[in-house]
Amino acid sequence: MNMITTKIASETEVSKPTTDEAQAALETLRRLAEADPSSAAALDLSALMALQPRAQGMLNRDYPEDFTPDAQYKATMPDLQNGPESLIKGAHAEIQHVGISNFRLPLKFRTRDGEVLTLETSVTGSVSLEATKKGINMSRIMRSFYAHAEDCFDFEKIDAVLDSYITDLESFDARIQLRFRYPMLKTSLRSGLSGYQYYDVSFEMLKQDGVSTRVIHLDYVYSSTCPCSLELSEHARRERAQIATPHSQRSVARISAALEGDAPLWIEDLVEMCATAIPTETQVMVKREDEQAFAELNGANPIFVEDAVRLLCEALEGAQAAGDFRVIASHQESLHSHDAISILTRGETFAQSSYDPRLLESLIHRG
Ligand SMILES: Nc1nc2c(ncn2[C@@H]2O[C@H](COP(=O)(O)OP(=O)(O)OP(=O)(O)O)[C@@H](O)[C@H]2O)c(=O)[nH]1
Repeated sequence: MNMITTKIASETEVSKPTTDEAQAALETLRRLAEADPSSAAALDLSALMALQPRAQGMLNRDYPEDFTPDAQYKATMPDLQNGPESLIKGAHAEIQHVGISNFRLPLKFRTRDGEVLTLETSVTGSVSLEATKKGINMSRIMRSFYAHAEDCFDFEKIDAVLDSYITDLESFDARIQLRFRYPMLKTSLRSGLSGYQYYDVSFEMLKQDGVSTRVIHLDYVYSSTCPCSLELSEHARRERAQIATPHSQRSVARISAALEGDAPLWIEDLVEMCATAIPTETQVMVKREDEQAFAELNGANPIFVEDAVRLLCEALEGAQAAGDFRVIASHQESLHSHDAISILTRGETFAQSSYDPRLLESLIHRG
């Protein structure tokens, strides 16, 4: 065995071909491929391919299962995102947010009752980037997050992940938004049945210039009976014995509340706050007695879109844990072919003169 290896090695040394000879051999192969493609295809070129993967037209097309990059190989790999400032395209401007949007994984959340729920969560994580740096080490946004992924998620945990971002990505500011659907068991109005209501919730935390902002976003879905239409229907009944029904619609309020102080604001607290302000939440389990109750509940609580944001504003002003807030309501009209909307904000956090053109569309919930 050794003898053969030695012989091959010495022959290789002795008969080391010149570049011209190699070129001629390639030309021979090329001519064979043109003249007799099946004979060319029958040749085992794998050794040649492995030796010369970079030769034009001779790239290895088989996935190299056994290839493992070692440290020396990795050191040769291009690392553009950490390249010099001269590689920057466009303005050498600071970037406020650069990162990954919508990576999903199951995360644990603790309910107000202490139960732990594991929920599919969509994560958006970003950091700021200095004007002189080409790019971030993008994969660290996920890798740093995964280092915490087994723990229960609350704002304290998000704070810890943000610290990891700032350290691991050598950045100044960082932001995380977690989006998930939070289930709560709801009892029907009169039949005593119950079923799960799912709430679109988002926890958002930003660390900027050393200041932390924590925000909970919640979409609350309810029925809005038009007060004007209700009175017009009653008028038709009273004046002309004419049956008429007021229009009502599936409506959505998006509550965004910045947390203040150390008092906790549970998702359950926010939902209860909404239900107290606007009791006509859409129902999960409905028998006839529930449906009748819902009609009565709507009759007792007709609201315009202006009423909706003001009722929720009143509730949020009374919440100790909530600081700045924004309430957006969208009444997806059954009278009109368009929606009635309103936006009410308190404080600097949500003060805006311009809104995303698609913001209001995002308030439309599928059934
Ligand atoms: N910065 C940046 N990276 C991107 C983008 N799109 C894809 N990537 C890729 O994200 C990959 C992972 O980036 P890194 O975190 O720097 O990977 P790495 O250098 O192996 O990781 P470290 O060992 O942490 O340095 C790179 O291959 C990038 O090309 C982008 O728009 N910006």
